[in-house]
Amino acid sequence: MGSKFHAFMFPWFAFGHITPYLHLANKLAEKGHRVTFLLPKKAQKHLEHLNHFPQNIAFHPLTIPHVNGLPPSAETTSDIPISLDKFLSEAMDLTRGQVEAAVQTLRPNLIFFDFAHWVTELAKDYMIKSVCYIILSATTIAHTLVPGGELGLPPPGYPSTKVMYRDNDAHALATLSIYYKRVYHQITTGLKSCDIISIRTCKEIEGKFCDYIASQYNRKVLLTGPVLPELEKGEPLEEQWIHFLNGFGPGSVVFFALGSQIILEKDQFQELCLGFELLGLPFLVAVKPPKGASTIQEALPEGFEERVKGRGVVWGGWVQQPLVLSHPSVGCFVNHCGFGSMWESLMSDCQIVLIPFLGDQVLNTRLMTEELKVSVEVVREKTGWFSKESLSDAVRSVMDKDSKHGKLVRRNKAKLKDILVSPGLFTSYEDKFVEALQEYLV
Ligand SMILES: O=c1ccn([C@@H]2O[C@H](COP(=O)(O)OP(=O)(O)O[C@H]3O[C@H](CO)[C@@H](O)[C@H](O)[C@H]3O)[C@@H](O)[C@H]2O)c(=O)[nH]1
Repeated sequence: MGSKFHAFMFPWFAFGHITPYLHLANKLAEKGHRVTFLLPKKAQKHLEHLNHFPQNIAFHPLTIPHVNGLPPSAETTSDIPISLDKFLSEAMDLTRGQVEAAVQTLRPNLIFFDFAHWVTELAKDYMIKSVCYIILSATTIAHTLVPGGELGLPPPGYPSTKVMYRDNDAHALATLSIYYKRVYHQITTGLKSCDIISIRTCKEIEGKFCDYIASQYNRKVLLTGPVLPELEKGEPLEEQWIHFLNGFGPGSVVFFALGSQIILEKDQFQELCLGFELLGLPFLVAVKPPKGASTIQEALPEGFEERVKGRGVVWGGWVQQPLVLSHPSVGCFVNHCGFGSMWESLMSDCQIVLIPFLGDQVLNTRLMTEELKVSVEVVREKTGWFSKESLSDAVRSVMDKDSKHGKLVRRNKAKLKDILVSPGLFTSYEDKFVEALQEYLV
């Protein structure tokens, strides 16, 4: 089918999921296809600036039904602690009537989903195709969401001995256990019953994991590539950060961020600050205020601001991460290895230091550090605690010009980046993906 299609997109109510779906929507819209994007009402205003084709992408707001246990105004995971995600997930299931009404009225050709596994039944009823679009790493799906695996242990035939959980990951598995059963059911059901499986990755990074998923689910897996937004289409970096970063030499600043969900305990937050003080390099830390604090300032260690004045900033709000990473003064990116940040770190020229918190972040970290050998991981204790010394040692191991290990990961990372930025690689993934959808719709 060379003709244009109309796709619905219905991602999990988390910005880490909604945003990559919207990036894909932009790619489809750019090629002249139409997208109706279903999302919680309040989320729309945070996303409008990312909609580069409003003539082809229409937001369709959903009302989040009340569920006992879910705070009344919560609509996305950033409104709640991870322990309440299951209530939001129940609320998502209760939007089925609203989704069906929209399908009935607008009659799309395709519907993209990830967690709402019941979309496949609805799609069959209305004779439209369902696309299970996974925005987590293929590694995570292969390890954790293929029939036969169990919490923390991969299924038979899993293709890596390196990308695994270890003893010190009990903290991440404990968090995963809160929602594992529900997410396992949602994702495995969706993958088994959808018409098309697709994943936001490319074979240059995760080829063997994609092949494994295809063999376990017994069907073709379409890859979209990472579908990264074009930086020049967005707003420029905020003046305060340009000013701050311009004050330092090329590649000298360490940038630290933990994505949209992680909130540290206060003592761990203070240890983190002390780690940057100990490190002695310029830094920009962007994290949410820790638990129990409403601002960053009230949680900083005693006298910290004075001691690091002129050299470092701890910021409690959102920064434009991809733009910060592309500033020439930034030389190292310490992050949680959420899948979005993983791609952004690979596309940057920074050295990468990883400190994962959640289940998939641990596996992504092992992929980067053990399989691809392009990063280092901060050592944690059995309790999950990381010390100021382990943080500063990890950063030094890649920032120190004479470090042998630093040179090795720098070389590996540069080689991998060369492959990823080779002209046309990502656009050919996107083009082939869209062609495959069109063929499927004939
Ligand atoms: O101050 C900030 C913080 C984040 N970001 C952006 O927000 C996105 C964050 O995405 P990601 O790195 O994937 O982090 P999370 O949103 O925290 O990730 C959630 O979703 C991911 C899937 O995308 C999972 O891998 C993670 O485990 C889960 O926590 C990235 O594009 C960042 O550039 C900013 O621009 N500024």
